[in-house]
Amino acid sequence: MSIMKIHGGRSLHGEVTIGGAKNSVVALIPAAVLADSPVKFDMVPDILDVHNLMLILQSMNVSSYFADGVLQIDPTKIQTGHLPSKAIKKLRASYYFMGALLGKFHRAVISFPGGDNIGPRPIDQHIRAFEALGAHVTESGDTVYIDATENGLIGAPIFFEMVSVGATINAILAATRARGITTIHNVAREPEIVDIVAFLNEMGAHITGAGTDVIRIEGVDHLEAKQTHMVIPDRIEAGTYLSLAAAAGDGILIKNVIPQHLEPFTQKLQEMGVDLTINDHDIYVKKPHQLRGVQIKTAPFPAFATDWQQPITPLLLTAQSESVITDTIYPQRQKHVGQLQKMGAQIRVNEQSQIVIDPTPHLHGAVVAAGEIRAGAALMIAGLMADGETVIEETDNILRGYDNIARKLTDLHADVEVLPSSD
Ligand SMILES: CC(=O)N[C@H]1[C@@H](OP(=O)(O)OP(=O)(O)OC[C@H]2O[C@@H](n3ccc(=O)[nH]c3=O)[C@H](O)[C@@H]2O)O[C@H](CO)[C@@H](O)[C@@H]1O
Ligand SMILES: C=C(OP(=O)(O)O)C(=O)O
Repeated sequence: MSIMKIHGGRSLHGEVTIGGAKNSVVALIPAAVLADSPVKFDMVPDILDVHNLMLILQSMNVSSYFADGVLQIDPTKIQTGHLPSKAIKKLRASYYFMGALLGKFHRAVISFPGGDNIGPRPIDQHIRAFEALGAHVTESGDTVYIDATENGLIGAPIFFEMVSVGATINAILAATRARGITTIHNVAREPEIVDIVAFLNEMGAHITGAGTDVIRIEGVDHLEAKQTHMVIPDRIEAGTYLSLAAAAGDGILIKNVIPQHLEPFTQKLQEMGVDLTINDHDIYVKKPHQLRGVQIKTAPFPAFATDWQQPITPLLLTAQSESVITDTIYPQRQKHVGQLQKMGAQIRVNEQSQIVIDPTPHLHGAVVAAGEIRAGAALMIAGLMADGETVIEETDNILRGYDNIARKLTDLHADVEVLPSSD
């Protein structure tokens, strides 16, 4: 695992350009195997999740080439076989090959995915969707066997018991090539879902309702990419830089954002007293003065994302009154708390599993570990604010989802270096 070294306390300024959304691209890549033609994506972030998905593609005889943000995938010679469980375990989104391979071949055999360790992450709703479409699903050890080879996939109504990003996308991937009409109820409305549906429709799929809570899909038997699909900007990366800019910046311009996707986040910053200039595609963050603590509750889009709760935490430490975070999606997502305490942060978990953040005028450098991607983002911002050196171990978790992180921070005049892992 790589490590990140930060010499904190510098005043950061300049501009940063946000990359394509991790949570879009990690679904777009598996979705590409549904195509009967080569596929091209632009604005693809250079993150470990993308490289691991490319390894999984290779194991299926699907060639891919990634340079300068453009990813080309040729699934026309795809062969199914045993997918490499080491790469599958390195990320969450490998589960999208379940829906994609089921859609394409009516059969998928795949081990349980990895991804961030942020509390229980069952996939019962995904399986429920595959079964509704006529697949037979069995589990043996660490492997899931999904089979609809006898009768094929048949469009059907699907009712989710809870709102799940992954289950929504997996159901869409499978139903896109099912026979007949599928309606999926109580779906997630995240912008990344709208992006994946846009990509599938560009290739000839018939999907409506993305961004609402009911999606309707008329299955098609051929998908062909006729244009390059541009990935949407990463709203979680943007939130991370917004927090960093307000916590340690002296005037930072954040470029390539969709402000509507960021509203729950920017509204919280404004409630704290951060002065933002929000334009059509960029946001300027002024160095703030007196900030107020706020109450934050995470919930599915369009509410405040769980993936933002850790990145905003270092900024909350700079407020002059207490803040409280309630994560309704992952109530145990607290890996950053103990690590921030090592840096002198006044932060704790109360009896209701809420995270309570008290005013902390100074942080000091320490050796800490990024237990998961967004905990890593919180530690990175804290390290930039702190006096002295911070060493973040397990930095691969940050590299899973933060595009060109060392270069982007250095361009903002931070003293940061990422030392690659020896394995
Ligand atoms: C690759 C990707 O896009 N990851 C995102 C996705 O993860 P992911 O798609 O895994 O998260 P879900 O939206 O599925 O999870 C939401 C909640 O539903 C529960 N659940 C989910 C599925 C299921 O079958 N059964 C079940 O109980 C989960 O435990 C969780 O409490 O959405 C999360 C919630 O916004 C984000 O934190 C992740 O960054
Ligand atoms: C939880 C996250 O990612 P994943 O679902 O890929 O583990 C995240 O991006 O914050």
